[in-house]
Amino acid sequence: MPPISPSNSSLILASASPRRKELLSRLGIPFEVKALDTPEPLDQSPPSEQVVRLALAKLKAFRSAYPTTKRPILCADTCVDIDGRILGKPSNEAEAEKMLFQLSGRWHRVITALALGLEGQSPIIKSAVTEVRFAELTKAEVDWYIKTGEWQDVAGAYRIQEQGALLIEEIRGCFYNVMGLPLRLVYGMLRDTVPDVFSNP
Ligand SMILES: Cc1cn([C@H]2C[C@H](O)[C@@H](COP(=O)(O)OP(=O)(O)OP(=O)(O)O)O2)c(=O)[nH]c1=O
Repeated sequence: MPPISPSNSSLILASASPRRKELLSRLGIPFEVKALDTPEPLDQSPPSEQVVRLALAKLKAFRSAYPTTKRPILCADTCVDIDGRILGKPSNEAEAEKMLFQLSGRWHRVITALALGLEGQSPIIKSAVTEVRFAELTKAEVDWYIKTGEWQDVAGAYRIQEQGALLIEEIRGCFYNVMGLPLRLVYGMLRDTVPDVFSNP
C-alpha cells in the first residue's frame, strides 16, 4: 500500500510536542503538524480548568495564525497536578529537583485537555486524568535523574516514557495521557465528530 499523505481535509495537530506527533501517528491516519509557540500563563483556578483554558488558547492562537483553514485542528495541554497546584515545565535544574522531591513518595494527577476545532462549530473539549504514584526517591536517585536531562521541556520534570519510568511505582489510567495524548480518547473524539479523517485521501 502506498504511504498515506495529508490531504486538504486531513487533521492538523497544532503542537510543538514531538511526543504528541509520535502518539498521534499510532492512529494510522494522515495528519499534518503545525507548531505554534503559545504562551501558557498559569493562574489560581483548579488545574482541570486551567488545562482546558490553555488547550483552547492554543486553538485560538492557531486560528489567528491560519484564519482560512477549514481542516479539523487538534490542540492539547498536559499538566501535572499535585494537591491542586500545577507543576509546569521547570526552567532549570534546581526547579526540576524541587519538583521531583515534591512528587517523591506521593500520588499526583496528570491531566490532558483536548480541544478539537471544526469549521463553523464551537470547539469540542475532552479531558483525561491519570493518577501516578512516585517511589520514595533518594537524593542520589534525584541527582542521577537530573543528569539524564529528561526534566527539560516536560511538565513535572519527568518523562514516564523514558528513564523516568524508574521513578514510578504505579499508575491508574491511560499511560499515553501522561505522555501528552490520551490515545483512546482522541480516537473516540475523532470517530464521533470527524469520521472522514479515517478515510484515505
Ligand atoms: C508528565 C509528562 C509530561 N510529558 C510532556 C507532554 C507534553 O508534551 C509536555 C507538557 O507540555 P504541554 O504544554 O502540554 O505541551 P508542549 O508545550 O510540549 O507542546 P504544545 O503546547 O506545542 O502542544 O510534557 C511527557 O512527555 N512525559 C511525562 O511523563
